[in-house]
Amino acid sequence: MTEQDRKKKSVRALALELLLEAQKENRQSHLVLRDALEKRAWLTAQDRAFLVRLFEGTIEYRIQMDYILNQYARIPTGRMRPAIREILRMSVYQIRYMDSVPDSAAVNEAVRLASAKGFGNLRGFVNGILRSIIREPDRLRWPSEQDDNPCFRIQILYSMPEFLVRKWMDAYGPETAEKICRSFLEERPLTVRVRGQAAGEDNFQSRLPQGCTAEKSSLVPDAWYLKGVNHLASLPDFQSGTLYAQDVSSMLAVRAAGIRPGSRVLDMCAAPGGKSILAADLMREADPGGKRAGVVISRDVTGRKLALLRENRERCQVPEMQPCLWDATQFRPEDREAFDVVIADVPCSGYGVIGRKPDIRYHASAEKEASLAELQKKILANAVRCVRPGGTLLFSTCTVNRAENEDNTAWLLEHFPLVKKEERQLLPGSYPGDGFYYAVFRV
Ligand SMILES: C[S@@+](CC[C@H](N)C(=O)[O-])C[C@H]1O[C@@H](n2cnc3c(N)ncnc32)[C@H](O)[C@@H]1O
Repeated sequence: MTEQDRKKKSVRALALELLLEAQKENRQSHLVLRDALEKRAWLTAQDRAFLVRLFEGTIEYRIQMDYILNQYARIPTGRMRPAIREILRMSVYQIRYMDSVPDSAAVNEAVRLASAKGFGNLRGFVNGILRSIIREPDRLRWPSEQDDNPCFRIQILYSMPEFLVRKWMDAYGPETAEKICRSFLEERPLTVRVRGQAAGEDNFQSRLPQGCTAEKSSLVPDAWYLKGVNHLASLPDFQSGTLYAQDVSSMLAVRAAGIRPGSRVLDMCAAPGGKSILAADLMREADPGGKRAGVVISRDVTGRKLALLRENRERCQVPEMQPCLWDATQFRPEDREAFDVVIADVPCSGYGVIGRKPDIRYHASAEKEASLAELQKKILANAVRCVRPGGTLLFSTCTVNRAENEDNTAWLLEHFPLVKKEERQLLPGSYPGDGFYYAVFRV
């Protein structure tokens, strides 16, 4: 066994622990992974890449993995021991999607992991299922366009729960629903905004480590798509605040709010601060003489989020930004008509970012959506009251869900004297960015 094989062995064991941890209630997989990577800064770039791919891939493809396993195993995945089920899912993922892993290694490591977890008696079970998946591929029946309903086909091919596939089929038709689901599984670059003097550079790639590529976005000035960057926070340009990770959709939304030099901006749900920082940069850039300093009040509801806002304000050196702790569902009388622009980037179901946070798909439910829509209305009603007459309200979410997006806009127009200036639902798969919604209103 080579040194590299030995390392992959322990990385697989770590992946299994993280997969089990991510299934605990209230744990979000991207946070489980982030914490694990932070604690293990010593992992090599190669091991990090292997771990991230195996962990995220196993989560994204869970529905498809279970569909496959259930055609080969006598016990349905729903009734298996959690550790065995997870070992099988991650092994099928390696067999199907990781070309660098020989099938035999995937099987042997699965058997070893089962023993290590105290299930030595199930080694034959694990071995048998995985070997038949490899040796008898013809036993596997995929849903077909002729025989199966389109919703089921999309569910299995793109590993998406029925609830979401139906929602998008009803809203946009089967073709677009398929495009949305497919896009979440595609490899996506990391989108960053390049700030300050470096923003004008045409060859940003020359500032990146070897092996990384940078492509300029045609949608927004200063946006670049990066590939091969494993650890953004280690780049000097990140540490100096020159780079801020932000999707183009967020940049489009803030730019649509018509922020001008000297504006008073309120960002009600601001952490980690991407929209506040862009709002401040836009004011500053349009005022090269620095005569009309504006202000961005950046609020969020928890101490942890406030700390994030402060950290990003420091790193990016944004003096206009004033982070503070406040619950956006509570109205402060002194805020009445006090702002030129109010940004309500409200908490939402996050369906637009499933490509980055794969387990969002498994937490989707009608009850959660209804309670989010209620919370959003409370925040939006307060947001309207904070805008001065003639000022602007920007309402946005990172989701693709009418109840939280278009329906809330309709509700705002019904209950307040607003003029809608722009409304966009950006669909994943139809442009190079996350699923995102924004609406701009004149008050
Ligand atoms: C979509 S994120 C905001 C992203 C941010 N605008 C940006 O561009 O970096 C939504 C934020 O709303 C915050 N939030 C949730 N409930 C809130 C409330 N009642 N009051 C204020 N902020 C809240 C969450 O903590 C979260 O940071």
